[in-house]
Amino acid sequence: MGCLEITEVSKTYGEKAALTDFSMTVTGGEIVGLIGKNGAGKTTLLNCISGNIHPIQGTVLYDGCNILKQGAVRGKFGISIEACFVDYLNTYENLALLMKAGGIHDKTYIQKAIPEVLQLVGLGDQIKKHVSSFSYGMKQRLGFAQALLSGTEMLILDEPFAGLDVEGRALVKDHIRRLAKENNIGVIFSDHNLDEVNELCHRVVCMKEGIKVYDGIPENETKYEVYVDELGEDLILKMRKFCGITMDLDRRVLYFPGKLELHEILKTAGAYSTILKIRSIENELEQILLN
Ligand SMILES: Nc1ncnc2c1ncn2[C@@H]1O[C@H](COP(=O)(O)OP(=O)(O)OP(=O)(O)O)[C@@H](O)[C@H]1O
Repeated sequence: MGCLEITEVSKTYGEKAALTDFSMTVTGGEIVGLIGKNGAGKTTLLNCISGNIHPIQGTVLYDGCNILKQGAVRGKFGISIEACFVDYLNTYENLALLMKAGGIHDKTYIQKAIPEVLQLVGLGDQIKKHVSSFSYGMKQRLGFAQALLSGTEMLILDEPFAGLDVEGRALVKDHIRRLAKENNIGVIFSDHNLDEVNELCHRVVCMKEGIKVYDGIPENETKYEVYVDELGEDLILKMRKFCGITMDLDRRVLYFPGKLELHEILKTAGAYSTILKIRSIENELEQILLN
């Protein structure tokens, strides 16, 4: 099983630190979603993993091989980051060019693989069309097709769903799932759509200002936030008796998992404080991102 190991990777642009001491792993068959606000460093990280940019420190290893020093390793990666195509070439020519640039020269294989992959991404009838006539969503599909053509072990995708219609999203998601499950391909992709990430990923990594702030499996169960007017010592002591409750003392908020008895908590909290608001959170990812 292939394993991607990113260890203490840092990258700066001039004075700006885009990535700081970033470490994570992705193993074959695993789908990892990368989330974070605009400018958090997601694309920079994916570019470091792909070997497109050199980090100022740290290592990116795939099955123990340094991707910057042993370039052949990158041939196992399917990469779609700000996919660029030559406008005056048609779809087939663009993909063939990129395959050759990636070290695939077997003409028979190229002639067979391209129509197959275009069919998979719903562009089967666009093989002779010039990319200049493509919409943004079609270019995104083509970017995914290009990644599929070379990604035999690992897919590295920057916002693969951006600009895709409902059908396109479903199609790309299905492929990602199938490739991970059946072909044991590891997938790391960035996305701003938390529902999508929640639905598709085995693991989620959240970045903030170039630093990893979360790496785990978010719980899908409903959680509650209870806002109170005062979070005094008595209430804090009572709440600590309930397993799983956390508190934000400054904001005067109690957080607790839905599996706890809501009415019991409210009764206890209400005895010591006035409850101002109760909010249910169905998607923990949103909380991770906002906090
Ligand atoms: N080529 C560059 N030159 C200078 N600064 C850059 C360059 N590329 C990225 N940055 C800066 O590095 C930081 C991280 O950018 P990056 O594109 O990796 O973030 P991101 O999480 O992918 O953002 P988004 O969600 O908006 O795509 C940002 O502050 C950005 O302005």
